[in-house]
Amino acid sequence: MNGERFTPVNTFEYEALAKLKLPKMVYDYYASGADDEYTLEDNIAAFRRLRLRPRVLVDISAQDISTTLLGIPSSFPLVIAPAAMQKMAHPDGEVAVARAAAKNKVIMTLSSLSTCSMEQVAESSPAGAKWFQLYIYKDRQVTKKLVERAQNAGYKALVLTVDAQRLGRREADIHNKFSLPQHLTFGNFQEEQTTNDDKTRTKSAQGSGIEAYFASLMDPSLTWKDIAWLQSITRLPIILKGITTAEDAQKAVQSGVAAVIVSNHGARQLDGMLATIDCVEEVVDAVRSRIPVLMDSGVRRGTDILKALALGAKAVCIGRPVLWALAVGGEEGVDDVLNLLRNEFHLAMGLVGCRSVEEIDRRIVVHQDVARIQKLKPKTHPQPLSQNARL
Ligand SMILES: Cc1cc2nc3c(=O)[nH]c(=O)nc-3n(C[C@H](O)[C@H](O)[C@H](O)COP(=O)(O)O)c2cc1C
Ligand SMILES: CCCCC(=O)C(=O)O
Repeated sequence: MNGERFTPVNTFEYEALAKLKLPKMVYDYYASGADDEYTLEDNIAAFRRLRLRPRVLVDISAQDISTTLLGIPSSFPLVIAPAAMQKMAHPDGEVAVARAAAKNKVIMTLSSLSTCSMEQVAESSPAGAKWFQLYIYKDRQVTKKLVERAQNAGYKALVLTVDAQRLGRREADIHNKFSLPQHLTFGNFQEEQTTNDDKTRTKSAQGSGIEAYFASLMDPSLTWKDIAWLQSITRLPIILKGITTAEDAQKAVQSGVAAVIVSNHGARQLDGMLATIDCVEEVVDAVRSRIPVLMDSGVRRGTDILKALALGAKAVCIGRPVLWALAVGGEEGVDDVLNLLRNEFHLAMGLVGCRSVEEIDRRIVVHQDVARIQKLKPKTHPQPLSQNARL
């Protein structure tokens, strides 16, 4: 249109642009959910079923949208979720994301399976706080080494992913025989890769190479006992990512972890689970304010962040929107998406009449179905006798 560049104004438009730009195999890997992708759809739809109840005539000329997460200041209640293999989106990969995160004063979580090394990412943006996402390897020495390196490189917490003892079944990856492109490597495993090229590059003659790679290295025998082991080898706070039930939330508190992230892994693991936003209240109620509860999966709008906080989350994490932004515009793209979401959240918070994140409470959100029932209620009541008598 008049040769003018199209500028995306929301995360959905970033996805549409990224889809045009990325190789099909890469887009499919980033976008996919497990099986029939019911939960993938519901992660977004569930936010839309929640509706807002604004309070008006509140002076919102001086809002404060900042928060603190495990002692770390954050410009707004958002954290970048760990996502593997970011150089497939842009040559700068995780370094670009880390720089944009630091600039925006939000925490970045680096995946164990990053394409830049954790040291490189740490050095690229020393001012930005970072967490390291951990997968537990069958070989505990490998895990231990990752933990030590993360600690030495200045990462502030370990995000232990507990919903991926095995990788979910993503059918597009099976069709595409997805593997890490030949020119890329896993940044945290440089040494291993020179000795065992094909396996670590995830090549597979049939099916998803990444699934085979994951199954060959990660430990499916993980239990609560391993949390104690992890605590014994690190002084970093441990955050459990992938808690969705009251039962597990209680166990998490008992195990002494620092926080939990309510997550269904962006619907990439177990199809048929509830949307994550529908699990938040259950987990928050079980935790009873003893540790912070974060959530991810399906957050695409400032209003989504507001809804999550209203249900008791301390912050949200975003996965795919960062990958789309990285694909479209590298560091600048990620910077823009973080700004978009911050501005949307600022506006939404103001329009419901909240001046600070502490003022966001359960009353500002209502489930759409409940709203409808409330509206219908008078009609379902029996009519007064005198009126019936006239019929
Ligand atoms: C392409 C991709 C790669 C991911 N890689 C990891 C990973 O390495 N470790 C992890 O714990 N979670 C991983 N996740 C899950 C995210 O951390 C997060 O839970 C999810 O993306 C949130 O949902 P959203 O994408 O709807 O925001 C990945 C997600 C995507 C989309
Ligand atoms: C082997 C890479 C796994 C990364 C991951 O967690 C995901 O794709 O969801």
